[in-house]
Amino acid sequence: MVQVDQVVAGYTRDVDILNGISLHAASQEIVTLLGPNGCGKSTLLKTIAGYLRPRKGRVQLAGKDVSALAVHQKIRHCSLGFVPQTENIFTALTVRENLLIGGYYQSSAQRQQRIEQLCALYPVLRRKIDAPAASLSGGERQILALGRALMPRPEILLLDEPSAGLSPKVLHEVFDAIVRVREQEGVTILMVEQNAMEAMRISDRAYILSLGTVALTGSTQELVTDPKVRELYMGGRV
Ligand SMILES: Nc1ncnc2c1ncn2[C@@H]1O[C@H](COP(=O)(O)OP(=O)(O)OP(=O)(O)O)[C@@H](O)[C@H]1O
Repeated sequence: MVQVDQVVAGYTRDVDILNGISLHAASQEIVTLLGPNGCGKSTLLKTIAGYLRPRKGRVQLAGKDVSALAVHQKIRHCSLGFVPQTENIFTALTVRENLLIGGYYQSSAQRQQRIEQLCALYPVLRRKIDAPAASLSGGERQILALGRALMPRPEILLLDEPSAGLSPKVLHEVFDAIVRVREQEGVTILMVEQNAMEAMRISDRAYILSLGTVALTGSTQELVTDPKVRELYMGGRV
C-alpha cells in the first residue's frame, strides 16, 4: 500500500513542484499518474521513492511513515522497487550481472534462486542471460530494468514511464510484463505514463495531475468514459 498525504516538495528551497498532493494505491493495485509535461509526475515518484524529501506532508509505505527515509533504505527495509525513466540498466554488464546488482544485499543462493524465478517470469531474460545488456532492444532493456528492481521481491513497484521510446508492439510486451508481475507476485504498482490509452488498459485507477496537485482521479473505467479526459489525454479515443 502507498499513501501520500498533503505532500509539498521541490528541488530548490524556494520553489515547490508538488503543492500538497495526496494519493493512494491499495495492495496489488495498478495505479497510473497522468498529466501534461512538467506537472510533477516524476517528481512525485522520486519523492515517494526517497530521492526527494517532502517539505510538508507524509509518505507511507505498507502503513509505515517513511517520509524521512532515503531511497536505499526504502529498497532495503520497506519492500520498495523503483525503475527510473532513463539510464535504468548498466549497459557494460551482462543481463545476469545487472540482475545480481539488483539483489546486492541478498545472499548468493538467494540471488541465484531469484534470477531463476525472474527468468521463468520473463523468458527473454533467460535467453539473453549472458549477453551484454548493451545488445538488448529497448523493450528488453525495460524488462531487464523491471527484473533488476524485482530482485529483492518488492511489494511496491514505482515505474517512471516504462513505455518511453518504445514502439506500440514492444510497448504491449512491456505492459504485459507489468501485468504479469502483479498477477504472479501480487506487487502493487504505481506508474507514470505519457501513453494514457495503453496505461489505462492495464490500470485499476488513475490520477491526473496538474501543477503539482491532483486535478482528477477515478477508476480507469470512469476516466476513459469522461469526455474531457478523452479529449485532453487520450486523443479523443477510448
Ligand atoms: N532535478 C531537477 N532540478 C530542478 N528542477 C527540476 C528537476 N527535475 C524536474 N524539475 C522541474 O520540476 C517540474 C516537474 O518536473 P517533472 O519531471 O516532475 O514533470 P513530469 O510531469 O514528470 O514531466 P514529463 O511528463 O515531461 O516527464 C518541471 O518544471 C521541471 O523542470
